[in-house]
Amino acid sequence: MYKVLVSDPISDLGIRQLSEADDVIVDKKTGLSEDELTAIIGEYDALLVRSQTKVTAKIMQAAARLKVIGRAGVGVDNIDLEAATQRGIVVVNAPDGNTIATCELTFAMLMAVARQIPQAYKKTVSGEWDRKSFVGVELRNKVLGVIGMGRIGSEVAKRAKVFGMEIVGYDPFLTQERADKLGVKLATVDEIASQADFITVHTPLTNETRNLIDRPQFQLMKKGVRIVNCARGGIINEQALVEAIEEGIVAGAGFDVFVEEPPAPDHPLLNHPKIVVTPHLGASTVEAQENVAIDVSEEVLHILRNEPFKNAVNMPPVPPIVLNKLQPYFALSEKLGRFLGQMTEGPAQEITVGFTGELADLDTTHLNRYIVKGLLSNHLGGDVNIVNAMHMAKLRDIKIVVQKSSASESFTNLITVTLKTDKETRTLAGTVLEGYGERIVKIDKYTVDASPEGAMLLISHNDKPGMVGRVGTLLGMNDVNIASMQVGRKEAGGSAIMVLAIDKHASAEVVNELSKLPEIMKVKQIIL
Ligand SMILES: NC(=O)c1ccc[n+]([C@@H]2O[C@H](COP(=O)([O-])OP(=O)(O)OC[C@H]3O[C@@H](n4cnc5c(N)ncnc54)[C@H](O)[C@@H]3O)[C@@H](O)[C@H]2O)c1
Ligand SMILES: O=C(O)CC[C@@H](O)C(=O)O
Repeated sequence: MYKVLVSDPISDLGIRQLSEADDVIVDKKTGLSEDELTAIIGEYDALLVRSQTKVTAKIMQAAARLKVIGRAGVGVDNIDLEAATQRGIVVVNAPDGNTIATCELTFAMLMAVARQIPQAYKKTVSGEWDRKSFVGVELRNKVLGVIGMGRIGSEVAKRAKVFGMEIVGYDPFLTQERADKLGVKLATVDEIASQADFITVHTPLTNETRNLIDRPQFQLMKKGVRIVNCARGGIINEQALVEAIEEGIVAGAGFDVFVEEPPAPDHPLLNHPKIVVTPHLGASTVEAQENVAIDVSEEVLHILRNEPFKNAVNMPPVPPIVLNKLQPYFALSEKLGRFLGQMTEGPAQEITVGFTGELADLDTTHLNRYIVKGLLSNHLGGDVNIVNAMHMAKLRDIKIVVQKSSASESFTNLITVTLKTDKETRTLAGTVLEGYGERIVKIDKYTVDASPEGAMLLISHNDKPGMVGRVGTLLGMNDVNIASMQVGRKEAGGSAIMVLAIDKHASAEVVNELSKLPEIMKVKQIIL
């Protein structure tokens, strides 16, 4: 018998497949603390959660029988994926089931904010008949900015069309072809900020999307803009939003998600007359909860019964022989992907991975997955892993080409990755040197020797005297310490690149100032 623990409120109807299975016993115990869950998890083969249960490494350490964690929903930010992977626990989610529910809540928010329905309701039920204070705006003929055009963002765009809205959208994976199909005008985040009457965000929370809408973006916005966040707390800077309302830039906002959940009772977003809030209800419809529970139950049953499954978000164990030879290159591969994805502009179209040396004789599937994972994780955060990386790439029409040659170059093993987007084609090569660790040895046509670690700056410039000094001085003045610096050039006086490892992230302002220095063409900050 398999024992399944359901530790969050999950639709009974949705998990019927599990509760009615002859080989499964289902226990429902919600609201457990970490210690309480740790004390009982050892009895169970599967754990089913929504977003309330935080499945920590401590809980997993006590989970001797646990084979699978099922997340009834999309985001797996409440599950320690690394710990699950290390213990060989498969994590499955249900990414499609709550798309429409969240899209519809987004529309409810847009309408509630446009017409101040909650505020008007409050006054009316308190006995006041105030019609003057609640003159709203229409959605028709307004510009809606959609940031994040995945499952939910695309559904929002479709519905906005029917409301007669014009849509400007941004998503690093949104190609012109798909944008045309959706009737969306492509724009950058800053262009959306300056053009939109309504803005809604539908991205995961990643390093890149944290504070995606912050003070500089609010300063670009039209007076009277309205903003909605039904994705993840922290994508829109909460404090900056309150200030933008006070400054008369933002006329209203609708928030379903918060940096801290639940937010403290005195949280500024909870006590503002122009902000409509809900307690993370995006996925809370009968239909969505049934859908996600059905999807995840099916997957959990497959895993328990050793049958094929499709929505794993972490990695199954790698056979030991393959692991030994490939493992030293896992981290390098992921970093190459992350680095290349951040240095290249435009939506990815084709990734060419080249292996030379001994690696060329091995099955490098896992390395390909790490490279693609690294590349996509810049935009998809924790939603992409080595189990689903190729699938995610395929969904985005990204072609992957693998080339192998055992002819040895200067290195025992070399991994070369080329990324083609609709704007440019860039190349990065790396290796692992015994005693020195991971190295980036080539960036485009330049030979370098850099350790891919932490925060880095990649500067394209003309090879003129004084460049190193200028960059060093500007960073020093801004309290950014340089840990190491590499210059690559083909010939004296031509184009060149600088690769700097810095001790802490440089702010957007510093990066901007650097890019304005004479003889500098482009500056990219890379976070690994
Ligand atoms: N409020 C809720 O209850 C609720 C319910 C479901 C989903 N969500 C959240 O909504 C978000 C979107 O869900 P989805 O199902 O549409 O996911 P999805 O993966 O289909 O779409 C996310 C999109 O964001 C894009 N993206 C990543 N980084 C970006 C960036 N810097 N700028 C612009 N776009 C970027 C990705 O390319 C992707 O297309 C997720 O974070 C999810 O957890 C919230
Ligand atoms: O379980 C919930 O209600 C939240 C779901 C949502 O945030 C998700 O990421 O799927």
